[in-house]
Amino acid sequence: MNHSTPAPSLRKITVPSLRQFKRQGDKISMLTCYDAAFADSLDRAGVDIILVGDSLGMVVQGRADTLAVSVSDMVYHAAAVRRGTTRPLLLVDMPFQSYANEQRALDAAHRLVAEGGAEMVKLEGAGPVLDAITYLAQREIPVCGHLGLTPQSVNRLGGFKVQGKEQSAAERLVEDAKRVQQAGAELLVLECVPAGLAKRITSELDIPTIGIGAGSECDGQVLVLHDLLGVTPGNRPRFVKDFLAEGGSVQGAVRAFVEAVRDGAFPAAEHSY
Ligand SMILES: Nc1nc(=O)c2c([nH]1)NC[C@@H]1CN(c3ccc(C(=O)N[C@@H](CCC(=O)O)C(=O)O)cc3)CN21
Ligand SMILES: CC(C)C(=O)C(=O)O
Ligand SMILES: [Mg+2]
Repeated sequence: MNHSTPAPSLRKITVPSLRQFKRQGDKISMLTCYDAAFADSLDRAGVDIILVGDSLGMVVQGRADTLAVSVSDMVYHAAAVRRGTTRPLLLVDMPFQSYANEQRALDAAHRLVAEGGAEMVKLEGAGPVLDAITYLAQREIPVCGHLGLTPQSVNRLGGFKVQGKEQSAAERLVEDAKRVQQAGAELLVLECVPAGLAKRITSELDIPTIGIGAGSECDGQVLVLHDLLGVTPGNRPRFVKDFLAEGGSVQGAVRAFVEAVRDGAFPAAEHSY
């Protein structure tokens, strides 16, 4: 334990308070988590939102992408996380094709909420996904959007690549972000987009943006837990920072991340595109 880092204050973020955090400029910290022990650790370190991400297909299951993750996989891990903690807001990813139409989306999201304990679910993309976002939001299931590099689109995108670099693609992303908010999302993850574009989207929305490889001007930041602890197999994307090195322990690393997000020290220019 690194005793030089004091415990960040433990605050509870509820869905209706999200826009208030944005208005007040209080930066939101989010980390992925897939089991009960780490959930308790993240809770005590002051993480605001826990994401049970479909990245578990890669870091837990050892696959090359997130496409084979099932709703049952997500329920299994969400329920484990749910037993480990009560304070952080629990956000759970909807896996690939589980929201291909409205009825499938409601069935899958219902399982994530009822069996997994999710308080909010995340869907990637816009276009036809906007109908699923609206359908869930109107049925008391809070929704988080996810734009930019959407890993479930990896085969169409041709790899895990930065998005919105061209002017026309940037304009499309701004419009999609507004549509996701209009459809009823209360939160939006922006992944691997240029910092200037993320800043513009953040300023044009009323809902908070959470960035990963999206610069320091988002309303919050998210990282994959394994990346923060330096145990990611293979290549390390540019936005990753190993907080274990400075934190000295798991608890210290997570605290260092929470503090760095709150005071704006993370991400630095070297972590941004
Ligand atoms: N461990 C882990 N961390 C993640 O952040 C993550 C996952 N897994 N799995 C699901 C997706 C996949 N993600 C990724 C994976 C690779 C890059 C990557 O290598 N990016 C290049 C950018 C290449 C370019 O310039 O376009 C980089 O060098 O940062 C980015 C996001 C983010 N998510
Ligand atoms: C990288 C984050 C945003 C995610 O969606 C995941 O971990 O699955
Ligand atoms: Mg995901």
